[in-house]
Amino acid sequence: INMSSSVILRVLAASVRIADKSASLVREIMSSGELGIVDKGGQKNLQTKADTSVEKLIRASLLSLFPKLNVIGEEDEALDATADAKAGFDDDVLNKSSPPEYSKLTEDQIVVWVDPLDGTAEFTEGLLDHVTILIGFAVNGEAIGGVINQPFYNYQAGSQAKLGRTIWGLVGLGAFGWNRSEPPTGRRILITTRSHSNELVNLCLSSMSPTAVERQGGAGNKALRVIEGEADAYVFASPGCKKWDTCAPEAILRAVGGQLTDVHGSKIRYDKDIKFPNTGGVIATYRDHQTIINLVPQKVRDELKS
Ligand SMILES: Nc1ncnc2c1ncn2[C@@H]1O[C@H](COP(=O)(O)O)[C@@H](O)[C@H]1OP(=O)(O)O
Ligand SMILES: [Mg+2]
Ligand SMILES: [Mg+2]
Ligand SMILES: [Mg+2]
Repeated sequence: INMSSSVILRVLAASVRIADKSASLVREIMSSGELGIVDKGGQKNLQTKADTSVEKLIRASLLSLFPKLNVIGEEDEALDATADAKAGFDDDVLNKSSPPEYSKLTEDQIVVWVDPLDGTAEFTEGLLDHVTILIGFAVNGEAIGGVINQPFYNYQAGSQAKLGRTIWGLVGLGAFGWNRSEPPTGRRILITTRSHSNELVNLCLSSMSPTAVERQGGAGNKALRVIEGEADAYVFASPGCKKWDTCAPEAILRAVGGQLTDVHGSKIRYDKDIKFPNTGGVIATYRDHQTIINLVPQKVRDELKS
């Protein structure tokens, strides 16, 4: 390991490898056929063996290397000393140089928001490309870096295709592992939830004169659809997403010049003591963010306070 790399780059390099190991674990659990589905209560709020075991793996691995990090995970799993913590560091990350504004960060200044499996409902239904593993880094309440691992990327592309991929990014440095096709002008494809819809979610979408509405699972997946140009905005007028759903996606969007905010266009905060739900909803774009924000109807603005 290159000890001359900044702490944030070493945390990021470790997280890329930890997410890779997590992805293998998710694929193993899927092939075992024993998902161990538990209903946590509420609207399509499920947990599987993959959610809990990946969170344990990520937490143990990160804390064994960086004991002073603040790690907050969706499944709130206790630290498991038996979890295998030796993941190593990704060289592509270590070979970059840190943006100067982050080069002196210390472990204790970094809050790590972990969604061990995003798109769990779709995972249980076999919509495997909607599933991601999200590791996001926040400093001073801002999402600055993250990893999105898509464990089943290419699962329908034939047996010779490499399964899974990793997208990582840091504000000021850029994001890596993605491919954009530029959408035609005049198109407005909105992408939104398929498992957590309600009247307000639909009212917001229909007020925006979309050319099409796509419904897919996962916050990580939908942010990737926007970054890659398959959709023009991710719009979710609901408090259902939590900080671990949006931290890594927001950081990667910001790293490529995009934005992820609440429906008012206000910044989402990721401080370690903040309440988990994104009560102001979520809107993400690659460009022309304000155009979409301006289309949010008053009823949505009134019902979703920041
Ligand atoms: N009402 C909700 N209850 C629980 N989780 C939600 C809810 N709405 C959104 N989420 C979380 O945000 C993600 C994005 O929402 P959606 O897929 O509906 O667009 C979901 O995959 C889920 O994350 P997770 O699967 O990690 O529990
Ligand atoms: Mg969940
Ligand atoms: Mg999630
Ligand atoms: Mg999750």
